[in-house]
Amino acid sequence: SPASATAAAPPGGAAASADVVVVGAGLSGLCAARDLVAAGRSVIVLEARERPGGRVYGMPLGDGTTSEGGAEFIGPTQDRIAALAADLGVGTFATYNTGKNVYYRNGKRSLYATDGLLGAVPPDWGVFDLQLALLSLGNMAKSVPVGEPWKAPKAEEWDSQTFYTWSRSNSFSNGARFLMDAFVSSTLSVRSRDVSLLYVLNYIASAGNESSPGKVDRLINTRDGAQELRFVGGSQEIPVRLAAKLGDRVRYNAPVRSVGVRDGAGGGVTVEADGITVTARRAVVAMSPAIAAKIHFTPGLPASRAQLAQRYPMGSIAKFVAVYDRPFWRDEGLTGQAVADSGAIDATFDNTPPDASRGVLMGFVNQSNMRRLDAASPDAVRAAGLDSFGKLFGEKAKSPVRTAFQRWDNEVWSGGGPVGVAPPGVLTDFGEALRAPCGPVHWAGTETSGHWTGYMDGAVRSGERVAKEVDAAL
Ligand SMILES: Cc1cc2nc3c(=O)[nH]c(=O)nc-3n(C[C@H](O)[C@H](O)[C@H](O)COP(=O)(O)OP(=O)(O)OC[C@H]3O[C@@H](n4cnc5c(N)ncnc54)[C@H](O)[C@@H]3O)c2cc1C
Repeated sequence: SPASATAAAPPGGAAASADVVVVGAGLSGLCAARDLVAAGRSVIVLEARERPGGRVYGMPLGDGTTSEGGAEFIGPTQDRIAALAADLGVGTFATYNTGKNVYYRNGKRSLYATDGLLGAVPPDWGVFDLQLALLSLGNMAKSVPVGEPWKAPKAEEWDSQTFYTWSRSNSFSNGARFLMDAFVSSTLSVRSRDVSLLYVLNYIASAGNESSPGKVDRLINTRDGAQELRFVGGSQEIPVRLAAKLGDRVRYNAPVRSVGVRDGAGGGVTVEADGITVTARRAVVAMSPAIAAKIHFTPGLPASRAQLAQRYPMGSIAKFVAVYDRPFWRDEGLTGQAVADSGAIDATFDNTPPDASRGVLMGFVNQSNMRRLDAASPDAVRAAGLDSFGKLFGEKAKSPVRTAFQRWDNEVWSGGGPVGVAPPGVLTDFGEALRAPCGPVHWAGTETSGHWTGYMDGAVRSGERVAKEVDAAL
């Protein structure tokens, strides 16, 4: 990694000033900084961790290699992350998707092809029921203005119920209900009961670009969907290279503790981080609302923003990875993708590197599964992960060369993932505060994006949006 990626903040309370101080060197903060620098502004980025990327991270496998521990996939209409990767010379390759997927339900394992009409949806008894429900969701999502769900004609009604409530009154089979819960688990890593129907509809509406409206299929599919491609060398190559371009403008090990808004002549902000105080004309806070709430603001933020931050929890998520000599499931005609209704892991992917020099299986430990493992020892986590892989991919899966586990719910500077979600009542009463600047303080982060909120693409878009906003305000 570049020298700038490891340099600590100057010791002893150094002082610096810039036009703009960006808090957070995730994709959103780095993109904001890149565009502001390109616009001729001086910028300092303060990052709490010793590395860039935030929720994009190469998890060490213990053998000198890494596997995507956070964000991993990109797909069609995710144009801004695609453009950024291309700019930085980071290539893509297709997620392994040849063969059949595994479906594990009610103690029974079955295989299914994904090139039929249903795409990645497993054929359960409830499948027609499910298709009707998905069709309704798709139609409802069409009336949600992307990124402004509170303006949907039925916003009040849809934000007054959880996705659970809606899914139970709009389906009758256990199969359809399970698969709708699986949809929410695999996209948001929360349970259907945790999230507002309006939030889910906005998520569907946001899964597109300016010319292709969002749709459910694009969220869940591998082929033609958000899981279609991976990055050569791992997704962390993108923030690492972007941060290297910004050089020593990015200061690591510099958690921001307070942001003070100065009045009087010129105004501006004084931002105090461990080891450095930065004065600037504008600040960009580039992270999820829940994590931004750890920063002390003086004077206090407007209630709309302060209360939004109290109501926007992160999903509970981890990735469990097992490494094998070879991707043995491919020999058996399996994609490595699975959906399961029991065990610690409810969704899997083939995380093998492009040269297939070893086989890597990745399993998501989502929502309540993660919450239940909170106090589990590393041995217990490994046993639970391998038990899941064994059920889904057979005995061989129980004897990996090594395993690795990346939790996000206990990461101080993430608080969970993949994204902050809104329970009922939040988007309609507080949603506008997601992006509205508070004096010289501006907000970025994937949670603020219209298109592809929750994804790397949304993070990039939010950084680009906030850079324009700040540049115009300076
Ligand atoms: C397990 C997992 C799987 C995912 N899978 C995918 C996927 O396949 N595809 C996809 O597109 N997206 C995926 N995502 C989502 C994706 O990672 C995020 O949407 C995106 O990375 C968010 O970027 P961001 O800049 O908005 O926020 P972050 O990445 O959270 O960046 C915020 C930054 O601010 C820093 N910070 C926090 N507090 C402070 C402070 N007080 N002072 C200074 N710095 C601070 C943090 O350390 C961090 O670097 C996944 C996420 C997770 C966790």
